[in-house]
Amino acid sequence: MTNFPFAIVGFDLDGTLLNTLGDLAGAVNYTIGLEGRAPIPVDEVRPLVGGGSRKMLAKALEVTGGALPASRIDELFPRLLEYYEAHIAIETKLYPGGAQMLDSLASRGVQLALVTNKLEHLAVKLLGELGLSDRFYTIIGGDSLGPNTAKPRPDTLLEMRRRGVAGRAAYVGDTTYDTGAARAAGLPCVAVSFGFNDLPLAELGATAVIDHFDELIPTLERL
Ligand SMILES: O=C(O)COP(=O)(O)O
Ligand SMILES: [Mg+2]
Repeated sequence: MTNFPFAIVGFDLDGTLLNTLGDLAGAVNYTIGLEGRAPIPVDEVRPLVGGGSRKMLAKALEVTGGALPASRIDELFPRLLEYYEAHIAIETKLYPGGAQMLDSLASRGVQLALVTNKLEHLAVKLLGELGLSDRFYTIIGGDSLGPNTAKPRPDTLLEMRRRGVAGRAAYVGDTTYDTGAARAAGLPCVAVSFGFNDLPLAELGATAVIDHFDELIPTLERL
């Protein structure tokens, strides 16, 4: 056994472990194009991500000509999911240092979890395509536990703890959905500055902020 202070470390997916921006932008632009809307530059898709892909679609419509009624979003959303599923790992990759950091945590005996607002089947597919599935003892999505359980609700993080070993847990994320869920679940949250931060870093409410995955283990050791 090592003296590492956490038994479980959970990771958010979009904008934290993986840079999914290019493929999310591809899917959202395809979908709003069906409605005659002009594509959104990739960088401007960043602040739309975090609350799940339906929210991303609704916000994308808002900023390209106006909100649409929920009934129309209900029709468009399956098209987005279909397109994204078929183009899920074209540009998506781990942020720098990610693989090494996961190896280092695993070598310290830490259990790794993946807790995302993405739909579970999409998270499972994406991690599988990138060869990352086996690293996680559990993959929990925004829909895994039923309605109204996605972050910033604490439910998915509490479930992560239930499914894992006893001991301290920490969460790593990039948005207020993550810091809010961690706070509600009573866990420290390390925010990554390179993700899809929806507020300035100082306002995210994170326990600590890192600029590179090299900093994660030393940061966790200080918490
Ligand atoms: O799908 C989203 O909007 C967010 O997904 P995440 O929780 O992995 O950041
Ligand atoms: Mg995220």
